[in-house]
Amino acid sequence: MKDLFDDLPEARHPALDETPALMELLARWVERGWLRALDRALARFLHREVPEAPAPLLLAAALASHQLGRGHVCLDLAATLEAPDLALSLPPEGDDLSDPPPLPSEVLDGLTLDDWQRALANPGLVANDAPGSTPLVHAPGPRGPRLYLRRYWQYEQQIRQQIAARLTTNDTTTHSRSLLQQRSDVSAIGAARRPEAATGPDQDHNTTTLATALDALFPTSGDLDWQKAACALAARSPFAVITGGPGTGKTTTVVKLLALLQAMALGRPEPDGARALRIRLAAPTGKAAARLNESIAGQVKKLSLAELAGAVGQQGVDISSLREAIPTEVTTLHRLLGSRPDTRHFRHHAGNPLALDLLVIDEASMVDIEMMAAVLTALPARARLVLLGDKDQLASVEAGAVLGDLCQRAEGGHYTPETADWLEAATGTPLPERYRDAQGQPLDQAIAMLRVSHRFDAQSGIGRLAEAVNRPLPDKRQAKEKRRAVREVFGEGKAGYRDLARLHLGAPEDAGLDRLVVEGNPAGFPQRGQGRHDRRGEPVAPPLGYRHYLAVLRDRRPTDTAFGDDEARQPFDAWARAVLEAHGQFQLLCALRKGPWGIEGLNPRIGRALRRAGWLHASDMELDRGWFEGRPVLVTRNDYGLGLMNGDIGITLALPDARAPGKKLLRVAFPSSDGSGRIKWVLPSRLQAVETVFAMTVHKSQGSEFTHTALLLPDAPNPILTRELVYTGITRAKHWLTLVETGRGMLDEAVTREVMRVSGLGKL
Ligand SMILES: Nc1ncnc2c1ncn2[C@@H]1O[C@H](COP(=O)(O)OP(=O)(O)OP(=O)(O)O)[C@@H](O)[C@H]1O
Repeated sequence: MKDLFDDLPEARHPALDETPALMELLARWVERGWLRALDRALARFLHREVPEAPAPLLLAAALASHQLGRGHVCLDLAATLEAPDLALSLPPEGDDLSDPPPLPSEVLDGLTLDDWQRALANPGLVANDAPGSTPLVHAPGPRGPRLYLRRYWQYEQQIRQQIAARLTTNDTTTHSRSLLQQRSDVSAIGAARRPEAATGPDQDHNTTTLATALDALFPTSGDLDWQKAACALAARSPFAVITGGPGTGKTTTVVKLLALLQAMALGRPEPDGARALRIRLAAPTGKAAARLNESIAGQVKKLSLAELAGAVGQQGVDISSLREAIPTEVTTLHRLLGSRPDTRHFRHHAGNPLALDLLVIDEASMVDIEMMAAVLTALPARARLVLLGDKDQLASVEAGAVLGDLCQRAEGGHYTPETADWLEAATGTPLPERYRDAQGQPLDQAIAMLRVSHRFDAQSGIGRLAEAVNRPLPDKRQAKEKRRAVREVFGEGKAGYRDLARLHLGAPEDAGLDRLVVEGNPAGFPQRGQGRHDRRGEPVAPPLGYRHYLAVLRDRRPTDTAFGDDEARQPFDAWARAVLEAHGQFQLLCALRKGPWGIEGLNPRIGRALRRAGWLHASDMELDRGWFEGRPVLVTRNDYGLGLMNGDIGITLALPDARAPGKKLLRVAFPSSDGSGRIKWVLPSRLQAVETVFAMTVHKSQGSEFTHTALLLPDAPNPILTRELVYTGITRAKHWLTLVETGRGMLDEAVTREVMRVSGLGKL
């Protein structure tokens, strides 16, 4: 029987052969929310442009467009044929509505990769990996052919070209052998300064000065110091990436890099002439920019520059001019490029490049492919670019995980013998064999990974958990072992790690959730979170919940004074600063937006818990949709008119109404983004895109840190629940982490699922 049917030609789904059938299918997918209306619109547009375009081409276009909404810059054709149902946004627990449309696996069943590629051979609509004006581009990838929407193929090309051009122009690739010799001569006489530096050829001078300057910045130890190596590599190449987990010293390293490059620029001998580099620092969101602003300003102040200033140039450089030449102000990428309302084009582009010599971008994992292409095209050809970030964090919600793609090989180093020799010469320490690779790619030579966390020590459960969750899983057979390693972090030692708590909630009404969000559930931590000290021996206050900021709001409210002109605002500004600072002590994070365990269900639920505890005074309607004092809000879209950026957090406060004594006015207090400590007071009605943020999605939390972070996992499997999401959530915690579980096995499920990203940036 079976053999008989095997001989029959397979029946292809009509949507593969008839465009009307395909259009009907796409309409049904859109109706169910499996496909976006935008994706179907593209297929219809292409059909109108070229009516004879075959149905598999139109289907591929709709699927390629759909991938953009899920973070992938293109459609991997072979992978789609292998697992077709991953190409759509199918509901994770199945579609329980009646009469479901055919699944992609049913539709693509009769299609081979060759068939699909043949259908794409349509010069009116698809170009073969080449510039042109077709809306689609068919290009080879490491695992097989891909289909791009042209705009995204172009972004990828721009990024590749700009980075590749910088990778071919290393300042100091040669001369490492002579420098190695010099290094041993110098250490023999114990001198920090090399007299031959100013007299040798330019390259020798640069490399020798670099080595001396590096010694001045990094106290020597016997072992390889990855921060020193990262600083050296980034000084060597016009394009560099410094990646590392939380607290591994990315900011510390980049501050030293800026000092080093600036000192070398200021100490440059005639006839080049000394000129300070024009340096700009930027981050993808206002929140991330503000955080870097704060930490960089502190680090620049602490930097000891005397030895460095003496190490460069024959005369050395003036310390205060050097310190002044290290910038501390961090801007957002949108501001840097000059965004204009109602257009995706920026003021700065290839025809009007940025006026700078060095650009540093922090939290680069959050930069999507479109923004990265815009930055690179606006960068002058001679300007350096340094990307900082954690390659393992969730990527941007938009398409393209540029940092993750560039850092695919960072773990292994893959430094060529030439780079290894040069690094040894520059840092004075040999590179261990396991990081060397004679086949290393040019991109590998520009990437450094920091590997030691200075925030978390061996006693830190947060650090251990982050590490266990983040461990790559190249082979699914090791999944069991990985799950056990993650669970062990919670079980280790009788009392467990002192900074970790685990909370199980049976239902959203569970009183355990009230205890967590109001008080921070200190009883969930060993010794109720008492008596802890950080790495420097400073006491760590026990974990808090939202009651803390609401208590500051109530207790420190200015009295006997009206809110008026600038001077009269100062007590209110101080109050708002204290409330905002207190608010950063605790944050509940969750994976989802919808459902009882998503932000939409949790925000009103938490509002009611705080009201029950007497900390909020708001009606049900206000909690659900309105404004009330104490409401924390998250800005979800840049608003240039108000000077607010996506990711900014403000708190709603009630101010005395100067015109009507006894009455109150609601205003939302935001910290100003210029680091001045001033407060922006905004009328609630002017805020067009904000949401309550008692619960925040992990995606939105990137670039932020909270003293106590509670990470809530949903109660059912969901494709969004991945290792990257859990890792990103965990690493938002500075001192305390509560893991909230609402179903069984979700942590196990999450840590063994990885985000799949498809792009062509991995190899350069
Ligand atoms: N080599 C080091 N020795 C001792 N402490 C260090 C070292 N490097 C960094 N630190 C300290 O560790 C902390 C974290 O450093 P830093 O802020 O540079 O890390 P980061 O990787 O930028 O962190 P984040 O993940 O917050 O962006 C800081 O307090 C810093 O002073």
